[in-house]
Amino acid sequence: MTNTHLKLDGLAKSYGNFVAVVEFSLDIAQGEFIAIMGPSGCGKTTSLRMLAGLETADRGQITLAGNRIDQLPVWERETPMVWQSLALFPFMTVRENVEFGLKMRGVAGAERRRRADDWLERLGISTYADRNVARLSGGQRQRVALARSLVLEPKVLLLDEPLSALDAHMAIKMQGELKKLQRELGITFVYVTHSHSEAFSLADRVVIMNGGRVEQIGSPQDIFLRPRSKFVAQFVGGISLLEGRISGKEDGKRFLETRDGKVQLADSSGLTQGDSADLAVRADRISVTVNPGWGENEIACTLVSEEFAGAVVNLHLETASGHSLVAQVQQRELEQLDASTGARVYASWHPCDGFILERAQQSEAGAKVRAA
Ligand SMILES: Nc1ncnc2c1ncn2[C@@H]1O[C@H](COP(=O)(O)OP(=O)(O)OP(=O)(O)O)[C@@H](O)[C@H]1O
Repeated sequence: MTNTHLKLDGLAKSYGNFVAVVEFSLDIAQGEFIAIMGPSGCGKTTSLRMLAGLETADRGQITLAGNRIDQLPVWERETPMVWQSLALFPFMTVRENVEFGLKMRGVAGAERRRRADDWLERLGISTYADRNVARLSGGQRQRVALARSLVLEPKVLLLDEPLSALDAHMAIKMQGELKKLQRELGITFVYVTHSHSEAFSLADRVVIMNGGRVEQIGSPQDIFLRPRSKFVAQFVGGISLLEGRISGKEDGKRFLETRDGKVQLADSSGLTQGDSADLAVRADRISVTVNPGWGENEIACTLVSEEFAGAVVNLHLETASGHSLVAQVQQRELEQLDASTGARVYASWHPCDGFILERAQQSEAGAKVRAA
């Protein structure tokens, strides 16, 4: 990346013998929105806390606009953090909370008030300026927390699950507001979340972590359409996986020999005969029919269950060898399929819609480090 604004280079953190973050490297551009995701305990918050200066990295460097910041104390970093718990001062009014950081920086009273009021206005909470924060709703408190960070005009804003305490309706409303604000201000956001929809709808790039390691960094489309490893595919969901061995070439084509038959691969670059491999196919690329002979790659399955997900239905299938597949079909297609649970059906897909995943060497290495 040419215009790196914030650079994380090999950050690592252990607590005693426990390795929380193995190595975290990422170049972030000015104004970029980065979301960090991963299962509970994978090191997301620890990474964010190292950025904020709330945790000291054992190894690695952080630079902001070319200057090293990892040795600076929190208050000199210009990377404030908004927490899930918000950490507002309950005994202060809304305005006093927003003014607090400016006061700590020695900004004079009148200027403090002018800047705080400006942010209260921008975030639509001026009406509550004199109210105690304890008497606000979750969404209002969320805005106060944002105003309190933004009033400091940070170059980077770190957000740790900022919307998780809100109800679904308010969280979606705040998502839109956050994205708009971030675009308008051009601030770099680093955002930790458990929510797939938040990460995929807000971020320019998503970082998926597993066991203290970065598994994949990419645009939401990249991660969604081309998960690199089995872990990311399973974490993102909606993907069927088939294990097998790579065949020799037949008419220039390679196949994956699975326990349920042979399926053709569109791209087998880097693979040789006998390699074991995992094939991934997105659920929306799998067709289901009651008769065989419809697709190039076809596997006989049993229809295990139907899961209604709004306009689409996820069909859970099981192959003869016990592999689970999932196909996503439109409601109308399901009516035409006319198959009930327990029926024999055929799952098929075009070879171009299948892709081979990288074997999870990284996560295994992570597990060894953690076990050591
Ligand atoms: N101060 C600490 N002392 C010891 N272990 C810690 C400390 N802080 C975090 N850990 C451990 O480090 C690992 C990573 O924690 P972290 O909070 O970064 O995970 P996370 O991905 O943010 O999880 P969650 O999604 O549950 O918030 C966890 O196993 C956690 O128990």
